[in-house]
Amino acid sequence: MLRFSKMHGLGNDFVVLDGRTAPLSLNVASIRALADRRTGVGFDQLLSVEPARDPSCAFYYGIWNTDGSPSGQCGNGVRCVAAWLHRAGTLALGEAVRLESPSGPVTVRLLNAHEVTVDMGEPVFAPARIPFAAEAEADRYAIEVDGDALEIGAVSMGNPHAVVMAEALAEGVPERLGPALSTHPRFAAGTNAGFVRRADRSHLQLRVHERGAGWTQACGTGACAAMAVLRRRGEVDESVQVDLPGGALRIAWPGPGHTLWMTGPAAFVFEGTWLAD
Ligand SMILES: N[C@H](CCC[C@H](N)C(=O)O)C(=O)O
Repeated sequence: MLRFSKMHGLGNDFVVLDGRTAPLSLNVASIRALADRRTGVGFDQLLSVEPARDPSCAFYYGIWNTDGSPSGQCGNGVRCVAAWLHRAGTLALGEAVRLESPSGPVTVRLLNAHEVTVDMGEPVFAPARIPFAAEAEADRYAIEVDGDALEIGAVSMGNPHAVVMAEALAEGVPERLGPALSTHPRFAAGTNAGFVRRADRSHLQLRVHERGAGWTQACGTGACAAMAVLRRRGEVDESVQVDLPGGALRIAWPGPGHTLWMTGPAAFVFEGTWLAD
């Protein structure tokens, strides 16, 4: 039987599995079964906590979407992993620790039992590393999505992100374009599609159609991506509040050559035992 913790970061919800002492046998079918919001537990992403492969890191965490697809990073998720480790007695308040994600190490620090700050590393704009098909790296790219001519930013936070300015879009257009952009062929591995409004230089509003999970209440890497794209264009300050449907995150990034910090909450909901075969 599999014990699990149900957690969320601003309504982006997770099931966390403890793989520290025994390997987890996961496959697409079992992940999708656990993800089902009627016959399973339900989550946007499944997170595992496992022994680190990188000796400089304390633990490794795995990330899978509702559809069973893996991801290289999960911003709301890593904050929940940090809070989970604190509750498990292996991470003290105020202690900084390196955790190994599928896309490389990040450093987390618990500000208190429910708030975590994370060094998410440096945003990556090189198209080949996103991956995104483009002639050259740019602040903006023209792309046709479902017959509409769009302008996007593209960046990786360890997972791919397209960022669209929503001010220019008519009511209802993001709902149509989100799924189409997430599966656009220029993003060879798919992409998370963020639709952002700039209230001012230190305040953004964002909704994200996530790769492999659809519209979510919050997307941590999406908030990082939107800020990074606008910061690189010189349109926001080095510290911004990003309001998502589920609540607000604080993102700080001076610019290229620096790492980006994300700060926000992590919450426990319940613990349980998975009985289905
Ligand atoms: N759907 C994402 C993974 C989860 C990202 C999001 N929940 C976050 O908080 O960063 C992807 O496939 O890249």
